[in-house]
Amino acid sequence: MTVVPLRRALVIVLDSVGVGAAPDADSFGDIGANTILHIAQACADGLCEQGRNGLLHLPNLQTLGLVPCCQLACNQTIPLRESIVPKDAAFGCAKEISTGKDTTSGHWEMMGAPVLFNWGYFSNPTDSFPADFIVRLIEQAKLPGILGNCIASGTEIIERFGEQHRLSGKPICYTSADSVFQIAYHESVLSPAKADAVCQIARELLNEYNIARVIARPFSGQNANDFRRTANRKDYSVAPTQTTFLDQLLEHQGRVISVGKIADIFANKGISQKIKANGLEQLMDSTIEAWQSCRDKDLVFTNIVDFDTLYGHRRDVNGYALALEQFDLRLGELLTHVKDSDLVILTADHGCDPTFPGSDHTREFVPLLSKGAFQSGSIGIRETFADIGQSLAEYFDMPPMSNGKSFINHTQ
Ligand SMILES: O=P(O)(O)O[C@H]1O[C@H](CO)[C@@H](O)[C@H]1O
Ligand SMILES: [Mn+2]
Ligand SMILES: [Mn+2]
Repeated sequence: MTVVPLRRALVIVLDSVGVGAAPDADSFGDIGANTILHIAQACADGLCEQGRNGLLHLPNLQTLGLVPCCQLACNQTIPLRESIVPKDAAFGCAKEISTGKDTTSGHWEMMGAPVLFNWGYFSNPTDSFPADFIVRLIEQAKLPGILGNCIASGTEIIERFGEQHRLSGKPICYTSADSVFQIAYHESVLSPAKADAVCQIARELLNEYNIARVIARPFSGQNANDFRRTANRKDYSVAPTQTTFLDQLLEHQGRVISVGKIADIFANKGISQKIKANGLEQLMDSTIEAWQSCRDKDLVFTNIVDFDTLYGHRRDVNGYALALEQFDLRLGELLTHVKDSDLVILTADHGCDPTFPGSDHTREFVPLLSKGAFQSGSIGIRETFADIGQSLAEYFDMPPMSNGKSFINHTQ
């Protein structure tokens, strides 16, 4: 009697790990950006020595085809410590067709729902938010006022306004190049329930402005020198405007297990179970644990946010390099639990080159590194991240999605 293997898929989003400027990088001011290449070069040039040892060491990502993936995206060989050829992996890279280079667009697109409309943005550097919205927010959330009201980096703005915030009780509101309204507050000033209520009100009011996300950004600490953001960040995303692969999998009696901020990004739509975790190690612990208890037609969908939040936006090249190596080590452990009949896909949602000016994301190709599902070799340059959702649909033997082309069994 033949035993039919379980179909189980795992998608890990390495948040912001881009592999080279996309063909439309010019319209984002991102020509020349390349998150992974520039980190690897900085290590090779000895610029990343604090806490580490020369060339970047990513053996497990190399086994999955990281080097040829980067070659496809930027036509350069990234300098790494070892020379390892891919083994039983299908690798390529993908372009984004969504209008923005933000987290929401990237994740929705990979699950088959690219954002082809324009999000609303607050593009004035100061007095960024419409007066009418602020008046209504203050009134409805019963706030003493707000601080900030500008485009800022989240760690700098709490240094700048944190003490004033503690004295006045006014939350610090700021935005970025993304379609976001971010609310920073000290955990001793706003209780979790109050902060949640403020964010819900802001979320509701900002729907008419087409803002993708409201983000709660709590912090703790005694003074400007030691204010630190806590693990209690929460994203309030709008729900996807189209059916995603996640919805479809649930309709076909599958399950979607969200690890990290995935459930927030999809406003809980198409999610069966959510596992919250803080930091790369915990996120990988939870991913491995969830993966080991997978049933047939299960998708584990993980976002590793540290690369972006702690290192990309902070332009911390050394921290980024260390985090990539830390991830690679855990990837090695994870891969021991992957069978030939499984499908594992590693990708990213956008770039955030820590050597690039400013503190924003960068418009880049994303890696597509996959293992299992009976294939190996190059899957080339894909036209949209939605090829991931389409491939998952084929893998799970479900009706095709309306966007994207499957790369299952289509290596070149
Ligand atoms: O500077 P911080 O607060 O980390 O904010 C960053 O994180 C937001 C969401 O990823 C982006 O919009 C960017 O502004
Ligand atoms: Mn992101
Ligand atoms: Mn980001």
